[in-house]
Amino acid sequence: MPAVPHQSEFKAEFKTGNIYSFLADCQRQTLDQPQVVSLIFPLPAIAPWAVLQALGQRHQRHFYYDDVLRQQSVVAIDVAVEQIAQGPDRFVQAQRFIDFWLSHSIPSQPSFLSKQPRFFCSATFFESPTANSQFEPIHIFLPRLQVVTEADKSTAVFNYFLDETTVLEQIAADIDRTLDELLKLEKTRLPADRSSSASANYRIVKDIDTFQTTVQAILTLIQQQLLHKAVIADVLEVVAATPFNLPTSLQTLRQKHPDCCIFSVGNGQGQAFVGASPERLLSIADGRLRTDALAGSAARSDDPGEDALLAQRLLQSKKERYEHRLVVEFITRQLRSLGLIPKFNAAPSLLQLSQIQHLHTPIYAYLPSTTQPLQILDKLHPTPAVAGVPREVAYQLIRQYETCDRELYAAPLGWIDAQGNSEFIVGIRSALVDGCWARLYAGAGIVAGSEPGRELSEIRLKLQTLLAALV
Ligand SMILES: C=C(O[C@@H]1C=C(C(=O)O)C=C[C@H]1O)C(=O)O
Repeated sequence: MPAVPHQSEFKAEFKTGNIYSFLADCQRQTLDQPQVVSLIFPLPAIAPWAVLQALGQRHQRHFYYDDVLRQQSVVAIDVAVEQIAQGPDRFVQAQRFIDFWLSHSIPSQPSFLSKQPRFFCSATFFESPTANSQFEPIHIFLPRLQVVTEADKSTAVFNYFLDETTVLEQIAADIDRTLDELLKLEKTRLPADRSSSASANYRIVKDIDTFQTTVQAILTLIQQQLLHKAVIADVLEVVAATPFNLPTSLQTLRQKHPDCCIFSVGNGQGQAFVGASPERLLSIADGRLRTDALAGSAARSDDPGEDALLAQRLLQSKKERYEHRLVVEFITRQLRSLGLIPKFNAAPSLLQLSQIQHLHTPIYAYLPSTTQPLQILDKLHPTPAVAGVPREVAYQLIRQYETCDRELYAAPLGWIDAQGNSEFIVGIRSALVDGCWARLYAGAGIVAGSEPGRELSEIRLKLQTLLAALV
């Protein structure tokens, strides 16, 4: 069993060389079976972007997930064990990976259960890669370092692959160095308000061009009753004068979108997928599931009267309500197919974000212990909030009309722990960032009654909001 030091004893424990002797004990347990060992250290609260700033490296994977409202963040850096999969059973393969490593991990102390290692997972919108994909159809990993921050405290978890050949001195030195860095961070905070990360001096290298024509083409197909809904996206590409500073962008996104989940997924090759998503695909805590139907949008106004009018119109709009209902119907049907009993309100409520508002229906269900998070994700992704109805027709149209590969846009990203607790959001309001270059994505649901000009305004609004946080 690991000797997990309490915070007051932290440094003393660490210096006594307990880590090395604990690792040596673990190595003896590995026998002929490779194992993963996790070491857990309580720390003073550290801002997640500061961890990424200090310890993140371009050539290492990272995963950043900052749930601002709940005051819960997690940063994962580098890989202990990982799996890549593709095809129709990609989620099943990812679940097998989790099951395998859970049965090959040396347990930590029960009092730290809730802070145990998490598996981090990102999937692309489509199940197969294209020629230029920068991200794998599914990537799941147990990180070498995970730092969870909740309210006023942080916890560092180190995970290592261990077999009889592992050099323990290297691991002990790695932990020593990393903890030193983490302890320094508590004092070195980034400036509270930095409104831009890259130079505000940027140029647009690809603007939205064919969007209105595409919407018109989709509307014709809807009139011909070939489909009910398709969500079509377009992109804006910019080149800034200086490289984007990811930690600063994440901090700015947090300030501007306190009601969203701020995320970044680094592929270990220099590209990162970042954003501020309002859409929770799956949240499982203590056997209870919550998922969000989020579809139907209106702008917001600085004028309170005008803002209330926009909200009222959104709530009463037949077209927006229909667009939303398709999502609720899909999600509840999929949950029922898993034997779950979804609970939700008959009428949607409003989710009001800083620049945009949406129709919103939170959907709840109790989960039997046999239902696994990735099984649910497999059933839910993609919902008609980001794809369409029927799904196959929407897929065809997305492939035919969208000008860029979606990659991680509109796809699930999140984490799962050993108890089956899990958080996944849909990667919308997002951008692919690579040095000075960024591609920003935004989409809108097209149904009967959609107007090309209004849909264009909606995606422009989404893109502008994101751009303002990035540059
Ligand atoms: C597809 C996006 O957002 C989705 C589309 C919405 C709509 O069309 O009303 C609203 C919320 C999201 O489900 C996006 O922001 O890119």
